[in-house]
Amino acid sequence: MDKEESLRVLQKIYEEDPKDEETKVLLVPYRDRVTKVPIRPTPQSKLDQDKTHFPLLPPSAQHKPNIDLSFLRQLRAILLRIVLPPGSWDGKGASPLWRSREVGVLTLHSAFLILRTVLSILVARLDGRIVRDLVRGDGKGFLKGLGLWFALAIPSTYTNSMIRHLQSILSLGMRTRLSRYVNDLYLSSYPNLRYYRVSAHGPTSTAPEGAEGKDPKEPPKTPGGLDGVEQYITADVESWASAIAGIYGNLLKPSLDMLLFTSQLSRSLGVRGTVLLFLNYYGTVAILRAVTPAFGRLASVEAKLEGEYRRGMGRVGRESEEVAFYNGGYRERDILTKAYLRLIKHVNSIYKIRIAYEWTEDFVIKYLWSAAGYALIAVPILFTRTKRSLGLQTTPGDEAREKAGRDEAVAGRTETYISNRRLLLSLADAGGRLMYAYKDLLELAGLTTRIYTLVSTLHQLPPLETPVIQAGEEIADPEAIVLKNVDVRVPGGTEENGIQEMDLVSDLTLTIKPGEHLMITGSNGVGKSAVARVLAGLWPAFGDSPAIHRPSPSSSEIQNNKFRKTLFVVPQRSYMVTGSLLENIIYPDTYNDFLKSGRTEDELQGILESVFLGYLKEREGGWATRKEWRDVLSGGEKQRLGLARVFYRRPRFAVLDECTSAVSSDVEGRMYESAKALGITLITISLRPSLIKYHTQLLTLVGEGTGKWTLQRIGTPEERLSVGREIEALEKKLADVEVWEKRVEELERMLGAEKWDPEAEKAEAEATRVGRDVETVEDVDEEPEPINDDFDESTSEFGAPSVSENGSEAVAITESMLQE
Ligand SMILES: Nc1ncnc2c1ncn2[C@@H]1O[C@H](COP(=O)(O)OP(=O)(O)OP(=O)(O)O)[C@@H](O)[C@H]1O
Repeated sequence: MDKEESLRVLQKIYEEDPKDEETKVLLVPYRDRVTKVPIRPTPQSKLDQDKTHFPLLPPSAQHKPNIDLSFLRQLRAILLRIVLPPGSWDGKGASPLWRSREVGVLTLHSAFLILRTVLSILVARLDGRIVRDLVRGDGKGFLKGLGLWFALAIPSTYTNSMIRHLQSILSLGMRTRLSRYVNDLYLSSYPNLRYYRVSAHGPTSTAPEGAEGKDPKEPPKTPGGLDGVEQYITADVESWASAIAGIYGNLLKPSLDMLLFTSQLSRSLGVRGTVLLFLNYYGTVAILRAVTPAFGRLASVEAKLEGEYRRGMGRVGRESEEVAFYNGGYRERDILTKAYLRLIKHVNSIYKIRIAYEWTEDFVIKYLWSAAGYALIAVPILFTRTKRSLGLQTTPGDEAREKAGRDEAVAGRTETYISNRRLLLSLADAGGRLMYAYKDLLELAGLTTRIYTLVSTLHQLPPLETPVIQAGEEIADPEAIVLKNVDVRVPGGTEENGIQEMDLVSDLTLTIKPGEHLMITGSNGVGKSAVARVLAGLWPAFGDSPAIHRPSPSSSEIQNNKFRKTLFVVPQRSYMVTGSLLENIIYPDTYNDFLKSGRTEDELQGILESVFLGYLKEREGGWATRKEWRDVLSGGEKQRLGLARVFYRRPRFAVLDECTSAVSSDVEGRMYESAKALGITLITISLRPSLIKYHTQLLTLVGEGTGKWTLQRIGTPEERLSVGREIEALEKKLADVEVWEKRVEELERMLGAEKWDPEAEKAEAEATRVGRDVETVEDVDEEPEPINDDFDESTSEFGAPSVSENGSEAVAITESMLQE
């Protein structure tokens, strides 16, 4: 694949699937070719069905994950609703589990695990047989045993590597399934916008349904409340997937081993031995349970601290330039060191807690079990020997037979001993693994709680609903944006979280008709952007009976797929997307949308020119150039690109939230005119009075905790028209000045005279006189005569001014010059 092809693929990202319009085929450049990965987003119907399976956990369960019923419920919900069901969800109901790829891998994995246990038993038996043949001096049998040994080695080693491979495949598959599901849920569009509302410190909106103490009548008070969502979605999902894939093998294999080895052993151990064996198991479990710390909670705290540290590092990377301007490296290092030390302290404490646990575990599994093993093996051997020594009395003639019989008995006992010992060692190993699995299971409980908390919080965030103007209520102009009795307030404000609960704007009622451009002004922090958030539906509208109306596209517009988005907001902070220059202009559309819309690159160039960025394509090396645009473009360029998006989309209404603050006034003005010419009604948030002239309404927010506002009309259309005419006439006259100046130059050249400038001559004469006068003033300044000295107390009057008449005149002239 050449460079151009690779750029094209990167630009295109995906193809439509002709068989299924929901499915997108992702194009992933891999080595020299493009791999196609079909992606079908989780259907809304499935997400709706799943919501009931993920109720929120009570806070106590979030903080104390343990192996209990709640853990099993959480695990079941994640496994059966997300990770295991077949990928091709048709939305009608649950497809049979056996159709799932993950279930297939799991079955194969289980088959290999069983095979390995069976092979282990065979190896143990063979081991005993080989040693028996050796003791017996049976060379033929020994060689046969050796041949069988190698024959068993091949499937045994293959089985081991397959188990490891299938475990990795299973882990990766589960991670992919879970990640896709969580991404579909998290990166949801309006009215969910979960990525915007779920975080604890971000712009919060509403409490998840079912949150404790929530009264359905009350406006929601507490935020979504998840801190460090990125840690949950990236690291925790990965850790959970490998933990669950590992735990399956770690639990199934030793359990199977224990079961099969115990049944094998009990054959030679007899009832007494088997009872002793079980007593041994019971004692071990009791001891280890007593010394096992709360690994689940420890794992969950570790994941949280890890997330905090990572987030801090990410922040410095993202905002490196700002930090560099402040030379804030040392400060950031302190902050990050603190986060790191918290993490390390926690990890260290886990290690310390583990010492006691692992010491006990080692002692119990390795030594206690081995000792018990010797004792158990001794039972049949010693028992058989005693019986023999007591009961078998032979005659001297049978001596040879007796010796042969004794040898046979020794060989038999050796075989039993070797087989049993191997089985017991395997049993001890299985026991050890099971104990480790118990610890892993506790850690899995911690991770499961985190994943469950993520999924349930995302599911239970209620969608943002805009209170619409009821049918039957009068809307003068359905094409207008109407706000009625809307209180604007930071959502989720409570006394505990310190977010103010009072209204930023109270009882806001206004109508923005098409063509009636609105400017919103008011001092900093008064709530101007907050109004935009309510208009765009990011924040809910509060109040007794608030209502918002936004025009919707007509059915014919929808049919022709030619409708214009109602409202497009250009935010205060410019956002640059990872991708090509072209993708940055058409954001949030994709390249495929662009191709489908039939719009052209020439059109895009025109748009760039109208925001005075015509040079950008050339400078950056074409439309497909991919760069870190956030760093490459200047502040003003980023703002202009934000406006280019408005020109590309041509919405009916555009909210421009101080998005031209870094653009020069003349350029700003021309961009405003272009936007208006495209039929876009502007809602500008700004503190620049120079922008007022482009608007017809002015909304001023008073602030100071009053929630008051005023709405004024900016001149009548007639007034604006007459002012417009005057401006036009003056501009014409100004244009003539250039022609006159040229004419004067021509005349001077014709006369061949030195340039005579009457104004300059006059100014020169004046300056000579003033120079003299200023000197006089300076003299006066050098020896000032205090005015108070002239105060005659007897007459209570000021005496004659000590400055000469000339001097006072000079002061006046100097002042007027300064003013000039
Ligand atoms: N997510 C949030 N959490 C808590 N408070 C918030 C949040 N978002 C905004 N606020 C508060 O709401 C108030 C209004 O904010 P807003 O962004 O609307 O101000 P603004 O009028 O646009 O100010 P500026 O002119 O500085 O942009 C501010 O006091 C701000 O601190």
